Amino acid sequence: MKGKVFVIGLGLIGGSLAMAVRHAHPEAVIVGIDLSEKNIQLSRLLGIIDDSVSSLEAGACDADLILLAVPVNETVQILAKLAELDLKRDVLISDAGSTKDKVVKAAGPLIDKGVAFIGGHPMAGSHKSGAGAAKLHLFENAFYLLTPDETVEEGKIEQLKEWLIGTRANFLVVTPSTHDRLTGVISHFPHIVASGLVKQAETYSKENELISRLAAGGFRDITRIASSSPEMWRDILLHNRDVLLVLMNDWLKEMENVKELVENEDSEEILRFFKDAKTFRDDLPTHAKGAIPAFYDLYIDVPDYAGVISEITGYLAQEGISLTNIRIIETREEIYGVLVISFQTDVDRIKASECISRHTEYETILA
Ligand SMILES: NC(=O)c1ccc[n+]([C@@H]2O[C@H](COP(=O)([O-])OP(=O)(O)OC[C@H]3O[C@@H](n4cnc5c(N)ncnc54)[C@H](O)[C@@H]3O)[C@@H](O)[C@H]2O)c1
Ligand SMILES: O=C(O)C(=O)C[C@]1(C(=O)O)C=C[C@@H](O)C=C1
Repeated sequence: MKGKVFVIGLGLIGGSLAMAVRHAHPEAVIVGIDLSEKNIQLSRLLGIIDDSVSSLEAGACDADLILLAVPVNETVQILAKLAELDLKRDVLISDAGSTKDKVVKAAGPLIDKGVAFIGGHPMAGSHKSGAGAAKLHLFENAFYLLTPDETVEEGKIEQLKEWLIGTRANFLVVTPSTHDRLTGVISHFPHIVASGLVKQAETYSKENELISRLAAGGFRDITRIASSSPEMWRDILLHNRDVLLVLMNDWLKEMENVKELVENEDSEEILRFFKDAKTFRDDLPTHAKGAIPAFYDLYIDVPDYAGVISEITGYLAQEGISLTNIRIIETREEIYGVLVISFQTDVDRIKASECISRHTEYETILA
């Protein structure tokens, strides 16, 4: 498609969306705005945008597509400002915010003016922020929830999907309130728990500094998302307050229940608690990227020597196998344990496993 795309917020999500739009529509002109000069500079350097503007008006008035990718409280304020501008008659506006009820309500004045606003939420992301973390393939196979107002014509929804086709995401239309309830359960509330676990560890680390050094494997896995942008999560909690308050009460009941089982040393019910959770978790679709991301992880049992990471990545590079992430699980203090390399596809993971087995004697596990 041709036209001018205006991206407001050139961070992880705005940058990734712009990359996907550029990939599918090379003739489109992409213009961006951000409060952070660093993110603007980085977006230019990485070719995410063609140009930047210093006011909403300069970017929005002749845009064909406007994408908002700022924290949700900012989204609300920017939508109000956009409603005061003289926009193109056929402009399409969407956002990428993690909440939808308040955002869609804030688009009311625009919708009343006849502007097509379609709430959007790509259900993939990262704990990293900023344009430097943006990736073309961030949303591949992920669900992309859309919450169009009933006044929006079907053709406009198709048009938005066409603009966003480069994300290679799976679009799904839901109502704003359904969206907020679903994401409350599988995204927003888990973030509160992750941060709560980190805060608990911080408290105990005052008692014994070994806590921080021992926080490996499981703790790091379950708390990765606690490293996400605090501003973004503050806004999400304020927006999805009602849903989250209910979930918090349910959680307290669940914890009370576990507490009682432990107090009573009820071995059978404790086992059932873990078995039920494992069954549901194991049955989650893992090979489609969703709110629970798909991991094509390869575990490699490596010896403890300084150049081991470059040795392994060197073999993979020789065979042109690209990886998406690499980390060490320190099973023993200050000793390398298991190297975990993530791949975009299962095919890459299998190729990598075969490659490592050809070059080394290290045990590899596809898990
Ligand atoms: N991070 C994720 O995993 C994820 C996933 C899906 C959706 N989202 C949603 O996407 C949106 C953006 O999140 P992100 O992860 O890209 O955050 P980010 O911090 O990487 O980027 C946000 C950008 O918006 C800019 N910004 C803030 N206020 C602005 C304003 N008034 N005008 C112009 N720029 C402004 C910031 O400077 C920053 O560069 C949020 O609404 C978030 O809820 C995030
Ligand atoms: O993978 C992560 O780091 C994320 O937190 C991504 C995640 C999520 O909770 O799943 C975070 C917020 C978004 O609105 C959508 C996706």
